[in-house]
Amino acid sequence: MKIALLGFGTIGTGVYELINLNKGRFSNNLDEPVVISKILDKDPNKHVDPSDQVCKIVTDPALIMDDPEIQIVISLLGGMDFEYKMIKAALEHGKNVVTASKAVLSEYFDELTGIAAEKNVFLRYEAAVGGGIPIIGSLKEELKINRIDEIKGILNGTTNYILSNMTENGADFDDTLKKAQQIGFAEADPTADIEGYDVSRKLAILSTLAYGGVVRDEDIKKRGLSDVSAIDVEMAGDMGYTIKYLGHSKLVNKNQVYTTVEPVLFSKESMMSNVNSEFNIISIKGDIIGELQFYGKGAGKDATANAVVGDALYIINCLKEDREPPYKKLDKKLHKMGNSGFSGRYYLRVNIADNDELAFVMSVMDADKGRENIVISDEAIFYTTSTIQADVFDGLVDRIKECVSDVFYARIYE
Ligand SMILES: NC(=O)C1=CN([C@@H]2O[C@H](COP(=O)(O)OP(=O)(O)OC[C@H]3O[C@@H](n4cnc5c(N)ncnc54)[C@H](OP(=O)(O)O)[C@@H]3O)[C@@H](O)[C@H]2O)C=CC1
Ligand SMILES: N[C@@H](CC=O)C(=O)O
Repeated sequence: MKIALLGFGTIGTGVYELINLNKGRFSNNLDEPVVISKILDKDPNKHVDPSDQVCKIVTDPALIMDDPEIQIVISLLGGMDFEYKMIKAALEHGKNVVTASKAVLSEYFDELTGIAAEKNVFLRYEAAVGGGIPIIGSLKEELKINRIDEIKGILNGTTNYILSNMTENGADFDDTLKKAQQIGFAEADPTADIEGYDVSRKLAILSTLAYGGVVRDEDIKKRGLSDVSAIDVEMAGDMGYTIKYLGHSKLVNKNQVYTTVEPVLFSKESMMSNVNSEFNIISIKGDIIGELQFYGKGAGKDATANAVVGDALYIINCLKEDREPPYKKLDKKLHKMGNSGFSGRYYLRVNIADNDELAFVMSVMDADKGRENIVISDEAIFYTTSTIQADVFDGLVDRIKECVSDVFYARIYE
């Protein structure tokens, strides 16, 4: 069985190593060995294992698409446009595809699953959400008799690694982001991680599968994490909370989907607060099973490669047994309601330069008559609000930001 890899970066290398080191294990109950015969990368001089006499690095995708011996294409390129073109081309050439690209899947879910169905080939994407956590297979197979109406989770390893290090070691945001990039947790452009696109794309894929209709990244209300500072981590800690970055969606009245991606304060004792470093947690609520939680490494070479290779082996076994690719139409019409279905008390920090700014912030926050706590220091004003609907509070903060830019706020999860 010949496989081609597109992209020989962090995860591509992990997949190559995993398949090469485990040749015997993968081939035991297969009639032929599993080999990676071609790898597409920009750099033709990248090295494969010197003992590997089969695998070639190529820079021309046609050498993979037009090779009739290649039955599975594993796409691990990152980015959007080129990877979309490659996945589409591979499916159109009748190849089975495995990808970890939440960016491409969340944007082109219906088109790509449609082409896979038309060509009767497999399109698998377990690694696209939660790295090594087997959440996609669970949603598609194990939980299918449930009606799922809520998904929430810590879905990004990079930001969780940053927040954990800020909380536990007093680390600096930018330094820790650089470390996450060096380790290989972050996207090639880490804006996707810290501004919420990565979480939103993952939440879109999970919500699509769980609620039975397409939810896209652009349907999801998101706020980034880049405004968080050491003082916020400290203040949250003093109040008994830990800051986490949450993706949350819920289905109400059968077809209304509420979504949010935002920093949230969890009580220090909660399960969410104790998910640290690159680990992710995903909680699913089904009408039969109740709440289920999935926990594991959400980013990194080995965990992600494990999920990718698992998908490839699934396809290999199906091909061997002549099993058809399953195809479920996800065509329910869902109404995307933004974040108005979420509410709570908020922690708010606004840095102020002078008394005019202080007076302005106080005048805007006067709208919150029941606010609980205000602390004013030389540089900043800190609020704990009363319970407010998420979109209403966003509006108040937008007004504050017309005048003052250094602002951070997070919903207190109760
Ligand atoms: N890292 C992680 O923990 C996880 C990653 N993923 C997903 O897996 C995918 C791969 O991620 P990762 O391995 O970290 O990314 P990397 O950036 O480490 O690897 C991507 C590789 O593809 C190459 N590449 C990009 N564009 C082209 C092109 N046009 N032609 C040829 N080669 C190209 C890159 O080359 P160059 O470096 O020269 O640009 C690089 O070698 C992404 O979709 C990511 O979102 C999913 C789960 C976890
Ligand atoms: N950049 C992503 C990688 C895995 O999806 C993350 O940090 O979670």
